[in-house]
Amino acid sequence: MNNLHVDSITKSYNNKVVLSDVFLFCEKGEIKGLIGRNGSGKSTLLKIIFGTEKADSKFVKIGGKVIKNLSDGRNLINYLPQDSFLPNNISIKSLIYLFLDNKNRKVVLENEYVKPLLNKKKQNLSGGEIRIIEILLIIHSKAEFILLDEPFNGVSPIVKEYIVKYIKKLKLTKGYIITDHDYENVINLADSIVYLQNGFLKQINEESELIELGYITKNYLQH
Ligand SMILES: Nc1ncnc2c1ncn2[C@@H]1O[C@H](COP(=O)(O)OP(=O)(O)OP(=O)(O)O)[C@@H](O)[C@H]1O
Repeated sequence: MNNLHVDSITKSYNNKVVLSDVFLFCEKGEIKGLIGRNGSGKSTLLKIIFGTEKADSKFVKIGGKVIKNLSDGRNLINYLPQDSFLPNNISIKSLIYLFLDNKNRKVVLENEYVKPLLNKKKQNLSGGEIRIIEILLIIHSKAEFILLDEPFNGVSPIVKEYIVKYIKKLKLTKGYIITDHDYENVINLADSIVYLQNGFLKQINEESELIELGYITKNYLQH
């Protein structure tokens, strides 16, 4: 299954159009950055692709398989939601056993950030600690296409750098769509960038286009 093909996505909430005939393509080994202002519809788009949000119309295909709902995409596509999905009252070690197969379990259990947290439960972890565990669980799931919704939220700079390197190292085996307001890290990570505005996706070729689109100011680019 070498590519994720997303087409004809439309979605309105209470007569307000959020997504209007959106097309998106991602190949295995590719990292696509999805950016846009608050409320532009990035999370809605990812949830529709994954299957947890209903669209007014949609076409999602992975390789030759059309994905009509969550269960069609099982083991093919996975989604890191903006809000934490880990349950309380279960140790991190048990969660790793629950979520991952043998091979991937081993890698995550041995991870330097995870190891000290194995016997803790979610309610005893910091926001950033929870986030890195969630990212690793999703990245190491069986899915071939990974949708990451604000993975860097609440994560300290050194861990962000670690995540960027980690995903780059693993990127050949999967395709990624990543959205985050830490756009510098998204740009650093992504092979190509798309910008969501007024329901439409636009391919970004130069960072300066983001000034014209009103996403950043000139000052921001001079940092
Ligand atoms: N369940 C819902 N009911 C009604 N409106 C919704 C619902 N979910 C999202 N919206 C609206 O749809 C628009 C897109 O929301 P979405 O969360 O997809 O944006 P986003 O680009 O991910 O925003 P942010 O960057 O702030 O996380 C917003 O105007 C939001 O208010």
